[in-house]
Amino acid sequence: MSTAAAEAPAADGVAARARGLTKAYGAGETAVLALDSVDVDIARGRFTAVMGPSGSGKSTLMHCLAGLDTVSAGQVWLGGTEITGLRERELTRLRRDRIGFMFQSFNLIPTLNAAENITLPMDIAGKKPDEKWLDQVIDTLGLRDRLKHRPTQLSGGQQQRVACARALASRPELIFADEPTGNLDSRAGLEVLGFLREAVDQLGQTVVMVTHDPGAAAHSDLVLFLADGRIVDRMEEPTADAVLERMKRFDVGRGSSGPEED
Ligand SMILES: Nc1ncnc2c1ncn2[C@@H]1O[C@H](COP(=O)(O)OP(=O)(O)OP(=O)(O)O)[C@@H](O)[C@H]1O
Repeated sequence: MSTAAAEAPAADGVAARARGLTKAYGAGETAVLALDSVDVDIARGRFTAVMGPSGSGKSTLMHCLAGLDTVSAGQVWLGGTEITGLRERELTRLRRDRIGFMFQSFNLIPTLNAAENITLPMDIAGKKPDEKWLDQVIDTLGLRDRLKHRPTQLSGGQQQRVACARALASRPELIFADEPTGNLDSRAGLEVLGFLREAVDQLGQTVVMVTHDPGAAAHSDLVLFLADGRIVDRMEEPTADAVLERMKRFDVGRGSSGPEED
């Protein structure tokens, strides 16, 4: 624990924080500035969506906040711990203990059944699941009667629910979801969004979700809009229509934060 050394340690209500977060890929003339000095606080116990045009830096932001990618400049905290500057070993442990991931490809192991997939990260870490919590997660996600099924015996929506349960199983401080509804039909997508919402409302989790879908973003409490590697706007209590309207302004501005109207 070295919070004393951190300049802006995350406050209690902040699950993740970035200051001056900059990420450049490549060097010289071909360098791409994926994130340009981003300051952001991810509020604990809330559902935050990240939107923006393709290439605006959404995935890079998520990867840097989760310690999956190194930063070029700036600082990132997870809870009270500054992760920029941590060694890979410490980072790996921190990610394992504090973060749950949901990616578009569910990354389920085909030879394991649903129950085994759900507890796999904890089994690898040699940690015993909190059975009461696990039961609550499984029931909340409606997976009780699917636990013995292998991924191929489950629908896309059920597979995504297993991925969701796996992300929740260790009761992580923070869940990062990258396009979690991207591969699903609209009904299954809605289910997953409902479960993420419940994870926040009923289980007290913190969720950060990257999405292209205004309807998906409408399930969040707050939308952060990225353009050209910067957070250019935010919307509390979003509706699908309001998000769609805001996204249209990016199309008009093509790769910028949109026309300067006001
Ligand atoms: N490994 C990499 N090497 C080089 N450039 C990269 C790399 N990863 C991302 N980029 C560039 O960084 C910028 C931001 O990429 P990022 O994937 O974060 O955007 P995004 O908003 O998530 O895009 P999309 O919506 O298309 O998934 C893009 O210009 C991309 O080409």
